[in-house]
Amino acid sequence: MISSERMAAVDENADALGVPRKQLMESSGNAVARAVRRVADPDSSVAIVAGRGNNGGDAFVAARFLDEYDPTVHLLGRPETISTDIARKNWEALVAAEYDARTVTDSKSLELGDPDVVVDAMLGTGVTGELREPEATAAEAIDALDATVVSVDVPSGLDADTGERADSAVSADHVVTFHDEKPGLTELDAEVTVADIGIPAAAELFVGPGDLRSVRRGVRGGDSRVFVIGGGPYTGAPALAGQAALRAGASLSFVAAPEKVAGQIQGYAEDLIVQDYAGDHLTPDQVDGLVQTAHDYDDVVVIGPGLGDDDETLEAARRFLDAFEGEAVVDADALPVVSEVDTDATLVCTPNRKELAKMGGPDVEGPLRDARDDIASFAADIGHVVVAKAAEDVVTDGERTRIVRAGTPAMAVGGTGDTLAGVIAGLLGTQDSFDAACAGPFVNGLAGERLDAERGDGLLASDLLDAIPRALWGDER
Ligand SMILES: NC(=O)C1=CN([C@@H]2O[C@H](COP(=O)(O)OP(=O)(O)OC[C@H]3O[C@@H](n4cnc5c(N)ncnc54)[C@H](O)[C@@H]3O)[C@@H](O)[C@H]2O)[C@@H](O)CC1
Ligand SMILES: [K+]
Repeated sequence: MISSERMAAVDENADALGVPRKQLMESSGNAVARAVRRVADPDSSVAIVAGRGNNGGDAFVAARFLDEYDPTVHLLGRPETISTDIARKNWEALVAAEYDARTVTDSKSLELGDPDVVVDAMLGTGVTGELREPEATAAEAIDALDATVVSVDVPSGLDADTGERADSAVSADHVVTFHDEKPGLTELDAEVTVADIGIPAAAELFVGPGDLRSVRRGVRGGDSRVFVIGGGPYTGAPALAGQAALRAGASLSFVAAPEKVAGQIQGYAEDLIVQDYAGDHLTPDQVDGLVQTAHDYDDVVVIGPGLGDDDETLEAARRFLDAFEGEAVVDADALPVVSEVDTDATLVCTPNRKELAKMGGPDVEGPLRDARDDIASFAADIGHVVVAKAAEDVVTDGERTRIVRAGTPAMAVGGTGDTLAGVIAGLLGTQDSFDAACAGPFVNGLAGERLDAERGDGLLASDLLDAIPRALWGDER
């Protein structure tokens, strides 16, 4: 089962892997033609009713695979208004190759005749709301025919995600949908075929540019605060995490740190709001206040960077996670306490190989991806998202597992894990935790790749900060 949002992401990932949309459209059209051939006798007449989006584009392709039926193609609207280049090119090919391709500019001029089979390719996943003209009248005309209706992807006017029908939605006999089942088709009274259109499995397994689509939308419309609980024996780590969160979209970034080092952390970055507490390391007596602050402001917490592993600090981390009910990224020394607590919080844990074993997860020697099933079982056991970090990262919530291939060997320097924790936290405020956990290492890794390409070796984690926005937004901004 796949949502239209995820489908669009996978489509973009496929393109990045070298399988462009136009190729997928060719496969889709071919699959539609096969479905038509299954229901049409050799002497049947076939009419194709196409809209101006890619749903129509699929049907233009189908026409070329249905030569034996001499199909009639009705485009609803003027060719100039076809909304994508690939659909338009496929329309132009029909015209140049002298198919019976007609344009319908006025709903009254639609003359379907008396076909045996109608291909409904007016609207697919791009539909919004009630059908407008000429689609509404065309849908009625299709329903009035005594023909077998084959719908492309979804019956026009049906919401692929919810199954909600527009008033004049087409009633299909057969639906050829692509790549995977759609939630909106499950209750439909029609025969549904899922066609494999050649999207590589890697487009789903590997996090790619498509995964950033919805993430960007969330960041653009969102507003979030990140609260880093870190520092003590180390000071750079919380500063990096806090700044990375800002670069990834957080509006405010707070760092709670022992007073002994708070000034030093502030000294690294004027953009952070540093709040100090007594002492030189985190102790259990600070926990109530920290939980209270995080809850009061609905903060996304990062706990771990630079905290050290003093017994008191680990006890404090344990108590914090016991009491905290929001969203948190858990990193570094705080990781081993996760499996010891029964928390109501939503956690994204970011262990490297060693930390993964130390927190009770699998002790992996080879590539993490080969152990992804074990890592997934561990995530399911603890009930949290795990981002296991190595040359290739494994991200899993126990049910879904993805691999992140972004990054460069130059990122094997101290601090890149702290920026990662910050990026995930920056995204968590506006995203589902699994989506943030997938996008975080991809963005952090792309930032490293960009710098690597620009300047070669000698990368520092602090250099990544500047490259994070470019990695997140690509050429969009
Ligand atoms: N990965 C994918 O997402 C794939 C998509 N494919 C095809 O692409 C389709 C989606 O294409 P598009 O995003 O271009 O969208 P559609 O082709 O579904 O429709 C978009 C067009 O419909 C118009 N429209 C929207 N709501 C309307 C309404 N209520 N009344 C009248 N017109 C309306 C829009 O202005 C736009 O021009 C899928 O359904 C499928 O057929 C396939 O080629 C395979 C891969
Ligand atoms: K359709």
